[in-house]
Amino acid sequence: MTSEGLRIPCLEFSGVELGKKEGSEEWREMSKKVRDACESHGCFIMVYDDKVSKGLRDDMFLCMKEVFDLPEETKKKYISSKPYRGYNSECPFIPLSQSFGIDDAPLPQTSQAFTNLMWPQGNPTFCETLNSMSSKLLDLSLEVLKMIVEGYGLPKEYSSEIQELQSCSNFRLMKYKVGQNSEVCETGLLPHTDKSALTILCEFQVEGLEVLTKSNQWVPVKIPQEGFVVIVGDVLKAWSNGRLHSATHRVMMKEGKERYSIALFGVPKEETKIEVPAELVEDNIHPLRYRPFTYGDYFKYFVSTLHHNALDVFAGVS
Ligand SMILES: O=C(O)CCC(=O)C(=O)O
Ligand SMILES: [Fe+2]
Repeated sequence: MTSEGLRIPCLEFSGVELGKKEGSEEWREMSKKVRDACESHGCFIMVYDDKVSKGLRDDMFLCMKEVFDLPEETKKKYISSKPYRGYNSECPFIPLSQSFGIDDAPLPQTSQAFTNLMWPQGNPTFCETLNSMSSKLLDLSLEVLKMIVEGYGLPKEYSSEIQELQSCSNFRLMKYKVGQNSEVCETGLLPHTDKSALTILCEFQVEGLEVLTKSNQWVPVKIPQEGFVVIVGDVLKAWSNGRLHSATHRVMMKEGKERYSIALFGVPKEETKIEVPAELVEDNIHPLRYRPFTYGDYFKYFVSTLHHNALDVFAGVS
């Protein structure tokens, strides 16, 4: 593979003012680059400093430290019957990882309920920061979805259809502790693909995310201070008839320092049907790869099998 294939594409969005310029030449050009990156690598670095201010980002990471520093019994109060939600820690397979998975944090009442549980006496700064950061990340990933529709030259109607694939969200706050033996590289998170449509993620100062290229090489992802990484998940892979690549990724702790990251997973409602648009099926070059399925059924299948190739086994058309 060429070194070009190993480099994660980096797209400079600053100044593009996506919302206002939708449909402009500049926006259409960027849409092509987004599509190309999502097809070739299943992810890209998005530099977009005027959408999420440095102040908000710094506040978010300060807030994260505050919440992870709470006593274990307080954090454990955040429980959920849904996998990957609630407070997760001490998992035998990923002992360094702790996370809070918050559904629909862009809704003010959800951010408020989580904050009240952690700080019954109130913590308005935390609540506002959580709500504002999650809303901005959701907006950003919805903009990327619109660009994907444009990148494929699909009719406008698909812009609203594709947004259905992210009508819910899971905002995850993650901390990775330093292992017993901080000199060796330890696994923070095992290799996986995301079960989202898109994931948008940033980290605080310490690196660790790695992506598996199509030629089977692990490449460290350098997320700039003012940037994000956008990762294609299984939902978008299925919807696009397998043209968009859902990149396998993992976290390796190499720096011997604790790491904080945040991610917004855009997901469909359980009952949403994921179906390949007819325009993305072409008899010889792109025959239909996935049957229609509902998100809830797929997610249940994944959780019950944890199959590394769950999407193809569950919905693949052979
Ligand atoms: O912390 C990271 O950088 C990656 C997290 C991740 O891949 C996930 O939670 O699905
Ligand atoms: Fe992930």
